[in-house]
Amino acid sequence: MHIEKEKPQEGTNIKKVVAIMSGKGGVGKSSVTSLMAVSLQNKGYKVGILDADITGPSIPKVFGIGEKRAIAINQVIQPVETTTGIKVISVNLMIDQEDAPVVWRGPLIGSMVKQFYTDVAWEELDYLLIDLPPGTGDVPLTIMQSLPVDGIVVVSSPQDLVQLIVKKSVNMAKMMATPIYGLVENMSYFECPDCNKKHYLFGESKIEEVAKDMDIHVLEKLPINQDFVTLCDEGRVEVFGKTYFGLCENLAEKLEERIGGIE
Ligand SMILES: Nc1ncnc2c1ncn2[C@@H]1O[C@H](COP(=O)(O)OP(=O)(O)OP(=O)(O)O)[C@@H](O)[C@H]1O
Repeated sequence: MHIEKEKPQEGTNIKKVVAIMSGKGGVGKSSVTSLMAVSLQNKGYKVGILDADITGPSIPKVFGIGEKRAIAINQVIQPVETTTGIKVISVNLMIDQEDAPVVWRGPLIGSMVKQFYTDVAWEELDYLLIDLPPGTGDVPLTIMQSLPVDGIVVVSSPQDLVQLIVKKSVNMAKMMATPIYGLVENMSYFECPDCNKKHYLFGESKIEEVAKDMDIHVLEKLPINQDFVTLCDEGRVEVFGKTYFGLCENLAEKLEERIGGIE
């Protein structure tokens, strides 16, 4: 079945659309999306984040922009910019109260997410990162069918069960014939600040095995990091990007390598 892909606003030029997916909630998908955005922005790219995790939107919070509002001018929604100029759109930037629950059914959420692509003044972007809702349900499916997603990054954490769930995400992407740029294993290990030894708290990672089995790349293994939690909680993920410059540079380089750099 061929579904026509949605088109962005006139005057908008998005070079790569990357969807970030996870088979289940709580693996740090939104945190990894933010870190990817910060890392690419640090490298000088123009980056936007479309927060499609409508019922659990956390992107505005980690950037400390939860109080700001996205306004519409002539029916075109203006994204909110973070301190370093990352453009963000999220349902949390549009509802009256940040903590109000969004109790909509799938089709309504799907059409809202489409509008986040078609009705937003994204203008010039090198990378638009879409933070998908967790799982392989209705909304991720709608997005992958109707938006021109160039490829997918799958985020997982090291537990056994997650490996099974990763396979679901990967299989869904394959069914949609959407390329998979690779897997990011989040909270992969803890590096002791005193002895620099890596401790695998959830057991030795099986990600290489899973990736090989599914014929996909391991993009990166990210550590458990206390500063990351604290700065995300404080809405200062961009400060993490500056403090852990090396980690972010590494992540950006791997993304560039897999997604393709932007001229
Ligand atoms: N590498 C990390 N080190 C330490 N804590 C982390 C790391 N990644 C994420 N976290 C923490 O884990 C929690 C869940 O992260 P996050 O909200 O990004 O998950 P998610 O997978 O997007 O969840 P959701 O199910 O809402 O989509 C947050 O408190 C976050 O700060």
